[in-house]
Amino acid sequence: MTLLPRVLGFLKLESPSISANVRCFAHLSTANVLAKMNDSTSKRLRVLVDMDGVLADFEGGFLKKYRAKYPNEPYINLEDRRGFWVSTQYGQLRSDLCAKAISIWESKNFFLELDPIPGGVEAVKEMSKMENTDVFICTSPIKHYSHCPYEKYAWIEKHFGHEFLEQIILTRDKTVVSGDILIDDKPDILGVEPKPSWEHVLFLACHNKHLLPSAGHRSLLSWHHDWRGLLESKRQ
Ligand SMILES: Cc1cn([C@H]2C[C@H](O)[C@@H](COP(=O)(O)O)O2)c(=O)[nH]c1=O
Ligand SMILES: [Mg+2]
Repeated sequence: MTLLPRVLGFLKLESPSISANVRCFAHLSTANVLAKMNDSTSKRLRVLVDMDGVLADFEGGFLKKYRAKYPNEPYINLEDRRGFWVSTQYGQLRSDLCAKAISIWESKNFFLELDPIPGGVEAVKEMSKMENTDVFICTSPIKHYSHCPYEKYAWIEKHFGHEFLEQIILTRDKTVVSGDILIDDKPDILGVEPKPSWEHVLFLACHNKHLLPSAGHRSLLSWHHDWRGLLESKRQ
């Protein structure tokens, strides 16, 4: 508090526009004044990053465990995957395979043991250290909740560290979460909010790579492509 008059005086000398800005914040502490000024001079970006198919290799982990559990059953190679729902495509292959597929991700350790998607953990760590950037991992748990929600937390802790647990958003409806950008491999992200605040950037995956790019829909081909440019484009 004691520094506030000096900060105000300094800013008045330095810039009339800044000092006008500061007068609005006269009731705040010095630290709050500086934080608010920072907010008012540069755009803070909120990035939502999906987990399955974007940070954690759901499709690869599924196929490995499905083939180990059902070695004599037919399976779908990753190159032949079509459509977001693995269960739907396996059900089309043979109706009883839908339940067999579901049994894989309902099993203990399925989510925990997923391998990271190349470059994803490094990219998210880097973006979380960027100035004026808030990163959240926004992921939908399955309704069979015995293992999945716990294992999603444990996976984040294992790959990002304990402090990153603050950044997790578990929701079945991502449209109600506010953000500037959502990087997600699901082509249609629907929910109760018809106009979500975020721009959906489609992350390329085996199940969506055959889709034609829809008008105005941007995509990120991998974490080795220009995700930094994508973020910068949202600040302008
Ligand atoms: C392919 C597939 C996925 N699921 C589940 C698995 C995850 O919990 C969510 C997807 O989450 P995201 O945040 O959208 O990545 O869906 C499923 O239940 N059935 C499937 O076929
Ligand atoms: Mg996903």
